[in-house]
Amino acid sequence: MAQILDGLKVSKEVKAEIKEEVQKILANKRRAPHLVAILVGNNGASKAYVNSKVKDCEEVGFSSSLIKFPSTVAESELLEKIEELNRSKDVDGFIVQLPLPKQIDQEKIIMAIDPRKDVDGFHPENFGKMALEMDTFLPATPFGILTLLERYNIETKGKNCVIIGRSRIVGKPMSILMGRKDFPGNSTVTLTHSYTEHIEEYTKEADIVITALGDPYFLKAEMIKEGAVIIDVGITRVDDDSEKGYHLAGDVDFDSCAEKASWITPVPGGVGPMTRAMLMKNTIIAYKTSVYND
Ligand SMILES: Nc1nc(=O)c2c([nH]1)NC[C@@H]1CN(c3ccc(C(=O)N[C@@H](CCC(=O)O)C(=O)O)cc3)C=[N+]21
Repeated sequence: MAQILDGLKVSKEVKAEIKEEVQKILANKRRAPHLVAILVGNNGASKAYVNSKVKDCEEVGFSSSLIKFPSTVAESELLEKIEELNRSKDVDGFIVQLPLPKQIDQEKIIMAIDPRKDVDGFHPENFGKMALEMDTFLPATPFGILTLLERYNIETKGKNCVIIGRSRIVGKPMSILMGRKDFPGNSTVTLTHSYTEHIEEYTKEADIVITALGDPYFLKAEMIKEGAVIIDVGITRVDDDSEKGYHLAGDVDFDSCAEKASWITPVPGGVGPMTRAMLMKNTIIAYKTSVYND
């Protein structure tokens, strides 16, 4: 029976450490770190995530601002706001919640963010630095997974790590990070995706499987090796008759996989809360390295 990689618990530890740092900052009569989130449109899940980021900021003692635009916003208006935040001396970091409406070129928006304030770690400059193992903001979800592996002391060196999904915010950066030269890296990485044939032939050989697909219950016990470490990044809202009207489903068939794995992340309470905690971590890193705070 697998042990749980408890993202909720570790996220609370990470946030408590950040809160302590903020208290020291305030004791030195400096302003608190400030995170800004931009939300475009009315998507239920996006609203929920952004609201939880504001809540996390309160919890660790950051200032936060939420800037909302209608889904019809012009790209130019969004770019103007980004320029303003880039210049603002009291904003340490900001994020533009994805996905964006179709009329907006996502790459153009990400490129406009000052890399020093890009606490999502999505800007190509930061992605490149990450790939070259230079100091930079790591994207929050991969950073959260690394932190979980680190805090539970999961051996990654020399292990076969299979990643499912090659998105720019999870699969692709994760594939780079698991192969890097320090802990928790040094894995032999296989990046699988929608064109991978016979995916189970890869997952069956994996010591570590990281799924980032958004396909509920995709990974079944028959597809994994005895003793594997299973990291479930998928969080899909599945409609049901409950009061909320939906429940959250991971990419992993948890009940069957938990009998075979050595370690496994739950959904909810696994990678999701870690993602949120690492955004706070990146924000305090931005604050500390900010040219305005030296
Ligand atoms: N610019 C940008 N940055 C992001 O980091 C970003 C984004 N856009 N767009 C959407 C994805 C998704 N994402 C999640 C964060 C936390 C949970 C989370 O806390 N999940 C809880 C459950 C929350 C619930 O009840 O819905 C859990 O897994 O326990 C999930 C998903 C960040 N994203």
